[in-house]
Amino acid sequence: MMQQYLALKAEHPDKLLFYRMGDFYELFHEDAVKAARLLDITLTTRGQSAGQPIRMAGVPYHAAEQYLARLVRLGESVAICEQIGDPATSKGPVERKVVKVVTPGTLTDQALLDDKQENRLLALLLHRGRLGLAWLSLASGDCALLDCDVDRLMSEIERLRPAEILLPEESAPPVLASLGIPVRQMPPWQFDADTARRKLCELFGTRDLDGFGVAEDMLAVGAAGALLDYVRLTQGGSLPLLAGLRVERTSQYIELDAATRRNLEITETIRGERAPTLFSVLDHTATSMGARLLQHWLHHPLRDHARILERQQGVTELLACGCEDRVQQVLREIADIERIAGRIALRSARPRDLSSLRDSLAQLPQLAAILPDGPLFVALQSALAVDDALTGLLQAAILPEPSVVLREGGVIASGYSSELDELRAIQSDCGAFLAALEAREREATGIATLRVEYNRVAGFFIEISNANTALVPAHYRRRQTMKNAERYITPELKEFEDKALSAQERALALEKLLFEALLDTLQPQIAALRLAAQAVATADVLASLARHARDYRYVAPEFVDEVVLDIRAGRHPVVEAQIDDFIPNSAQLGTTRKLLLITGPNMGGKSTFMRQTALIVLLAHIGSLVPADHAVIGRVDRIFTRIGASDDLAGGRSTFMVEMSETANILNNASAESLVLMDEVGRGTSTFDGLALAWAIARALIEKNRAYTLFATHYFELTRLAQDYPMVANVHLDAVEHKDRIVFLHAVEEGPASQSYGVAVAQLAGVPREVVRQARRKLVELEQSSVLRDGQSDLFAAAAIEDVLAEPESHPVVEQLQAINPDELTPKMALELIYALHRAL
Ligand SMILES: Nc1ncnc2c1ncn2[C@@H]1O[C@H](COP(=O)(O)OP(=O)(O)OP(=O)(O)O)[C@@H](O)[C@H]1O
Repeated sequence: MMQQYLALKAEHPDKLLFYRMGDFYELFHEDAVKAARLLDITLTTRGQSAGQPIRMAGVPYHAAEQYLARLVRLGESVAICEQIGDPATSKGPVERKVVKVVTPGTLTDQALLDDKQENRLLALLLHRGRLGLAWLSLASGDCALLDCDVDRLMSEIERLRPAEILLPEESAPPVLASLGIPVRQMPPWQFDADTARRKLCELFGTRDLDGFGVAEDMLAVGAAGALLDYVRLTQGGSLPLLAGLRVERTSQYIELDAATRRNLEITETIRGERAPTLFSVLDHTATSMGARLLQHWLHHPLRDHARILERQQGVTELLACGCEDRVQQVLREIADIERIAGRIALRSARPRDLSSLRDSLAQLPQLAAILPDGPLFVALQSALAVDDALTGLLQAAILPEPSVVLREGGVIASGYSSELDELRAIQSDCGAFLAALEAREREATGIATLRVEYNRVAGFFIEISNANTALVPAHYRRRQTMKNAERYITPELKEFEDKALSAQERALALEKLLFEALLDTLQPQIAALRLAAQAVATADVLASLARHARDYRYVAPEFVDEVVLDIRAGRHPVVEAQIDDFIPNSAQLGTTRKLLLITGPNMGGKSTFMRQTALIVLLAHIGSLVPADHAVIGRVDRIFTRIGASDDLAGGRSTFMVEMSETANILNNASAESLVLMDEVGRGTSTFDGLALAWAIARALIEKNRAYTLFATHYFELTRLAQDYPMVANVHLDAVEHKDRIVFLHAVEEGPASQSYGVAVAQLAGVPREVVRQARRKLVELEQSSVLRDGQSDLFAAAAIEDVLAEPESHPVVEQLQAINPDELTPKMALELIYALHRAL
């Protein structure tokens, strides 16, 4: 057996091998040690191999799924090896075979997949500064190709968020190692373009790939070849039916680089949590298919105004007919048709998959009937019109509530197969036969207490109490001796037992056969099911967007072909959902006003204002309505952000280095149609360096890139840019200081800020009073010397300087005295206080 194990293991050296032994999957040697550590299961030893005890760990067969899920989440791959021979007849170890390999990117099992997230496998091929990407979602059958420049590697990975990456050996870019996504290296020949082309044509049954829009020299084709090889390997040699092949073009979507996706907190917060994000706030979808599609839309804002308007119209039509809630009510009854179709394609669907599919299909006509009549809905309605025969077939074939696993039977409906009905009848007639036999035998033997029964251990038997054993007829054979009774079998009963048990076995085998035949019959329907699933998901997302727009008073943005972003009384979709009185702000940009220089105190709302502008632009481009009173939006090709400080220690880059590389990316790539958010650029280095850089960067953005820019800064010197460039406008967020307190107004006003309030914010944050006091003094000193040096008195309000100078120097004794209430002191406490104060002098 160990030889068999080692031979199988040699074929899967980089995976954990689950080796089936009876009711357990066993792991041996290093696999056992690793699994014991990762799964917290017991590590034991058994027998010896080469003089060493064999280390072993096992998981029960029936609970294997949960262990698999944990391993896969940890990025491990598992080869599942089953017994395929019959243990009763085989000499030596039972024949075993690896039937499938479970890897993070090729999951299809419901129990292992995250309902709300697409699970993608991505293959990459780098060649002479170009990057070919091919990705596939086995569950949905979606497969796509993209060629782009190699420097887009990270932004594409951030967009696609693959569960697993395939690469040719010796070509792994080091950045991939820090991502925490499992990377598999494959021999370079598996990325060969010609072979890949052939495989793809074979798979889709086409002569060439022209019909899919695949160009002759597309790099991604080679990557797709490796993808198919890997899938075949994991699925036990078979290739699933794919929904088709899409070629993506970089110009199709508004481009968001990796930093921007993170900074805008689209589906994940900067800290890596799932809420609060744009998605978590916006998501009211009723199905997992809808939730996945909404995430996809949010990560893929469209550039084509016609397509955006089609979706937007869908939302407004739902709102106009007031049917968004009713649509969602029906949607709640619909299961994950997309993933079920995926499992049917892989022939791994389970009984409950088919019963939920049947019940879901029955809902589709109702869904189609309540959708409004707009052009997008007409298309959805036709996709929802799945062939009635399919629903009929499933209704006829599957029991209303089939059992969970096929091998237990109880799956196929009665009336579907007469042979199965007969076999089942034999079993159900059992009760009547036994009652008749019991009556007959009682009469024949004269034993009134004689009983005919069945249990799983002894099978069928006639039980007679010890008091009556003398009356037992000679043809009774003893089967089992109990404490107070004997159990017998007769030839007649034995014959019946054989028939009943074999009927049961045959019925189980037949059910399995019928179920598999049903899966075959369903194969031609997969494409239609996928289309219906897509329509359900689209209806779900539109209804969810409509509901949110209704609850939060969103408006439909207007799209124009000019250079303009005009957002009136805009709000931040996430922040407004979390606080009570959000202050709306307008953002106006156009040909003559291309850069807003935003100043104002910390905590004033600069970042919120910038992000809300970007999020409104993003929402507009997925077809959603937007949180504003009015919005006019011109063409946008990319959104860039340089926000906040984050270390990339794993990538070996300091905070400042990250800041500058992101800035370099923006300066090199932003166009006049890009939206750029710059938050406090330059703050990661010394004041003069920072100021100088911020100045030069702002100038480059105005002169060269001419992008729509929101530029927040604490360097007041930059506000003078507006004097040199008519395209620059100063805006500020205000706060008022009242005695010791500071009140933020959060309203964006024209003109530069007058004061920075940094020290006041520090005090608000609980920085010790003494440190705050020292800071105020130092600030005055610095401000005075700066005023003397270059006369920039306008940058600092003189009144504030005088205030600080006029403030009498505080003393700990005075502060302590201010803090007490004399009326609350006992004589003893007062005396102790006097001593303490004296000591503090
Ligand atoms: N328009 C608004 N209405 C109401 N509250 C707001 C608004 N804008 C911001 N806030 C609140 O103020 C807080 C601080 O906002 P934000 O982070 O945008 O300030 P900031 O000026 O960028 O600060 P810093 O310079 O320290 O980064 C937010 O967490 C939010 O709760």
